[in-house]
Amino acid sequence: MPPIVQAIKLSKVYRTKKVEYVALRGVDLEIQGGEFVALVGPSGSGKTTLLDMIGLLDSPTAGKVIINGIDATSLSERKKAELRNKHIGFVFQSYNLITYLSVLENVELPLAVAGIPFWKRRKRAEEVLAEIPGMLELKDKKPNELSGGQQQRVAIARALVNDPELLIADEPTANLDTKTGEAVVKLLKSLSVEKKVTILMATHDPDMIKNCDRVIHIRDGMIERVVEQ
Ligand SMILES: Nc1ncnc2c1ncn2[C@@H]1O[C@H](COP(=O)(O)OP(=O)(O)OP(=O)(O)O)[C@@H](O)[C@H]1O
Repeated sequence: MPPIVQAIKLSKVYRTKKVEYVALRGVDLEIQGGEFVALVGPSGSGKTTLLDMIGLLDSPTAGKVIINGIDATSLSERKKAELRNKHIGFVFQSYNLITYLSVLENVELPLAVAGIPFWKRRKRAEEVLAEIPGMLELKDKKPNELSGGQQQRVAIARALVNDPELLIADEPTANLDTKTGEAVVKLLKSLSVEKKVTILMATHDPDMIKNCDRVIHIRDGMIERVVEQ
């Protein structure tokens, strides 16, 4: 089995009219199936940039991203989107739920985009919500009727509905208080242990970091050290 993620000499330079900013400087990284990996580093060190490259949301300036053995670097945007939809789920700090859709409709959304028929996607969305304690009974609510922790759990359900091998999360507990944050940590940990979902997550949360298998420290766009735990 190839690693789920291989990043090879990944560099990213952001260019504006006047300035150039080197956000990643030749990052090499491999993530094996089932690993729970935390990416930590100071603000501006390149965590989000690295997640965007690995999640195929943006292209590197140099280097390669290989997902499940498929080199994404030279693929067309359409093929890249296909690879992303098939293999990767995303969870963001700000939940990014659609306010006028119900919880169930939000979770169904990636399946609707993938062209899955209505009855099938409804069933699958209910299945995923049922796996997260306390979520199925919220299925008809709108996001603004939920707490931050509940909204983040909806976002996690939405990220999982396509059954991705890789979950990419960018500071998923940053906007949550300690108690609701703990519930999200517990959920991600159980997805990793019980469902063997591979998780790559940027975080500053000590509770989250302590639950990971490997901690990658990044600074100035480079991997500074890696700690196995
Ligand atoms: N679109 C962009 N255009 C120009 N510069 C950018 C862009 N996106 C990020 N940067 C710069 O690249 C550097 C790395 O940003 P990045 O968001 O990856 O850091 P981060 O480690 O995720 O930070 P934080 O913890 O604050 O979220 C920062 O200095 C940032 O200002």
